[in-house]
Amino acid sequence: MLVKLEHVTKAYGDFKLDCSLSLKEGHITGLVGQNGAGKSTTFKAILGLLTPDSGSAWVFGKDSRKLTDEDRVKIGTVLSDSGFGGHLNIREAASIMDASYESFNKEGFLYQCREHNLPANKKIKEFSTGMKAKLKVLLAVSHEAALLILDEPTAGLDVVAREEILDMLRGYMEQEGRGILISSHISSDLEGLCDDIYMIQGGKIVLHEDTDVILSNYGLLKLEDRQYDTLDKDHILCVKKEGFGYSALTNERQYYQENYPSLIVERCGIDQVETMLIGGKRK
Ligand SMILES: Nc1ncnc2c1ncn2[C@@H]1O[C@H](COP(=O)(O)OP(=O)(O)OP(=O)(O)O)[C@@H](O)[C@H]1O
Repeated sequence: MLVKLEHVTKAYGDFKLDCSLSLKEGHITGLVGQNGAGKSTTFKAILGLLTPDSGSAWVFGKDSRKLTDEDRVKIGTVLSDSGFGGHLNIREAASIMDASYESFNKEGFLYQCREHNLPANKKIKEFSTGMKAKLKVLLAVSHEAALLILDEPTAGLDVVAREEILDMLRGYMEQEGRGILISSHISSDLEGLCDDIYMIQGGKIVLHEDTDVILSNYGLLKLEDRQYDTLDKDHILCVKKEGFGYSALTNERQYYQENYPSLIVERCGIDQVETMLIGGKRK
């Protein structure tokens, strides 16, 4: 197991994180949640950047607060406030990385920067949002890390830049034993990338599911009042009142398609599941 959190709690005023999750070798695991749901706080707990009030956080099988410099070298991160000082250019940043990480592949890194159209001699502060985001990911993957912790690496990017970053991450996973924990607001990024997804709301994990299972088994039922009244609700996860009647989220789409052929049963993705879990009433 690359990462394991067991009821890690942290209170900030009214907000309380209580998070359990794990990331296996060979997996890309996504963390989805609205603004303020607790994604960055979770990542900080994993990286030992905050002291939990209770619970335990393990990275590479060790207490995350006891990670050595050697362990930390094996973690690549993209955090919202991370990055090099803007006065540097890529060539200077590469020299710093070279001096800091024995496993840093300077030539490979500079080659990747050229491939992704990042100018070597321009100051990083003059880069566009997309260029900065690409650089952060290239830096995170540049030192042979076994684990990537990526907080919103595609935030603010257009579709082409996002796809470029997702491709970098797929390339990173070609080597065995690696793993990525990634957060994003853009559910389509996670759908096409992650093996499994955790949804966090108000500091709590409200769903953990394999991405394939969400896409193949989950569904959204559109029900008039009388259809809702007579529906078998055993496989309904949550319900939302609508103008036309009810929307209901199920993790057994086929059951309702087969047993209620007259019902409207739509496939759903992570976005719809999240919207229902946040706005709907739990069964
Ligand atoms: N150092 C801190 N001091 C006080 N409150 C904090 C601190 N860090 C986070 N919080 C609070 O904890 C809650 C969760 O914040 P967090 O940054 O983890 O959310 P997030 O899911 O990453 O949100 P976003 O998508 O907006 O980045 C918020 O209410 C935030 O105000």
